[in-house]
Amino acid sequence: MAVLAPLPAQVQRALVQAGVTEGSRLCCALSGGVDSRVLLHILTGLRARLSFQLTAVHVHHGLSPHADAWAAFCRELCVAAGVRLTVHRVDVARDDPAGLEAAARRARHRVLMASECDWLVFGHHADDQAETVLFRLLRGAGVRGAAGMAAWEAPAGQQPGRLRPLLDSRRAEIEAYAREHGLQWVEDESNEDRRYTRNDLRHRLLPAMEEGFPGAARTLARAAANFREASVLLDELAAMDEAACGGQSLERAQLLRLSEARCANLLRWQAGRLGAEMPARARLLEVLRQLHGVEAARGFRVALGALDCCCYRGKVWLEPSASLAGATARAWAGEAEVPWLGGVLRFSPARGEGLSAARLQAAQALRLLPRWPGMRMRLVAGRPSRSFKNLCQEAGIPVWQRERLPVLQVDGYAAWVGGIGTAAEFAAAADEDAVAVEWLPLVPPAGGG
Ligand SMILES: Nc1ncnc2c1ncn2[C@@H]1O[C@H](COP(=O)(O)OP(=O)(O)OP(=O)(O)O)[C@@H](O)[C@H]1O
Repeated sequence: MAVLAPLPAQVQRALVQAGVTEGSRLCCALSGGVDSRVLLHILTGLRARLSFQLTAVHVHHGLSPHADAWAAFCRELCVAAGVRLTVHRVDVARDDPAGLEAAARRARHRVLMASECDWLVFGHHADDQAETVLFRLLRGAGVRGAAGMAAWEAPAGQQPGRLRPLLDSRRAEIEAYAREHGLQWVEDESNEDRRYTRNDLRHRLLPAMEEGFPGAARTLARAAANFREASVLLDELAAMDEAACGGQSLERAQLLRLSEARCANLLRWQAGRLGAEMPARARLLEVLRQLHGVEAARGFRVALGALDCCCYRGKVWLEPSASLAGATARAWAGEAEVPWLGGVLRFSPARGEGLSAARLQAAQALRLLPRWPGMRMRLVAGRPSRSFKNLCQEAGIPVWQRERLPVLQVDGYAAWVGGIGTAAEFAAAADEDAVAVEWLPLVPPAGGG
């Protein structure tokens, strides 16, 4: 077999190391810029050699006046290379509080991660890695943030794995390859726009650092690998500490036995698992202060970005921020899954436990909504019905959570309440067909890429 040039050889090594084998389905994330253009060229060349399947995906953000032309360019490239391309249009909120660039990236990652493949392959390179690390350090990142991007992340559940086979290559090497092979690519004019902080790092700060410290970008990328190793250890420690504290909902008494650093590490890890940004240090210190203080006896809630850290009756847990818009009423037409605030409601057929299937079939109107004024429910047949407030008190549900509980209303009556249970009148008998309802208050969003 012919000897490969350095860049394709490096890509091949990265694919093999990640576990790409014969028949693996690879999908190239193709922006049309020089990095992913070169990546597509190299992957097309390696396709026969490693016997993987290759497709491509382009995200059309609709932000640039050239967006249509970029999509058309990617189409042409893929037709010529014999690669099936999917183009997704996304709507990017122009008034997103995180900024336009971050909103576009989030929308892009969401659709990319839904691609049907085993591995999504990105064109990130060593200069991108150095920028990411520097950018995060300048924003006060800890070890996890400074770890930058991984060369590969294994597929998890339904989500494809992520591969970055150019992560050890410099931008200049990639551009040289493109010139050498006469490749065309598109230039994103926003890359030249200094208003975007990261571009300022790319165009001004990193080149200045390279002058004083030759090889600074590669060194930063190497530092990222060291941070990554340390962050793996922190994650392992957090998993052990979570198990010792009783699982996802933590026992405060156990948590207090940990050092403050381990406690903060555990909460950061839990926040990361829920897909949230790393909480600010000052907010975490506030949680630790209240955990040790008099507030803990009454119960407290501290905002940690998109999450709240809650403490109530000796338990400590993270949940979506109470500042999330409230849930609105909607009809339930028998869907197996219904989103509810930051989580999901799952309905599944059962027997003898849950809601009576016959009662639901006979109903005129089935709705999901938050509690309503004057709502009452009877949990045990033959006993008086209880007010919503009493039901919550008996179930130990803190005040701030009550407005967020989902209620299944059947012909105007509360038939089931999340965290509380099923009304006696609607409960299935022991040998009856039933519908079980499961409420997952937090469902981690699709990870970024
Ligand atoms: N519009 C797009 N459609 C498909 N893939 C894209 C698109 N934009 C970027 N990518 C993929 O992401 C890689 C990195 O792109 P870029 O450096 O512009 O993104 P970033 O926002 O800086 O990085 P990240 O996506 O990791 O936050 C590209 O090489 C390409 O593989």
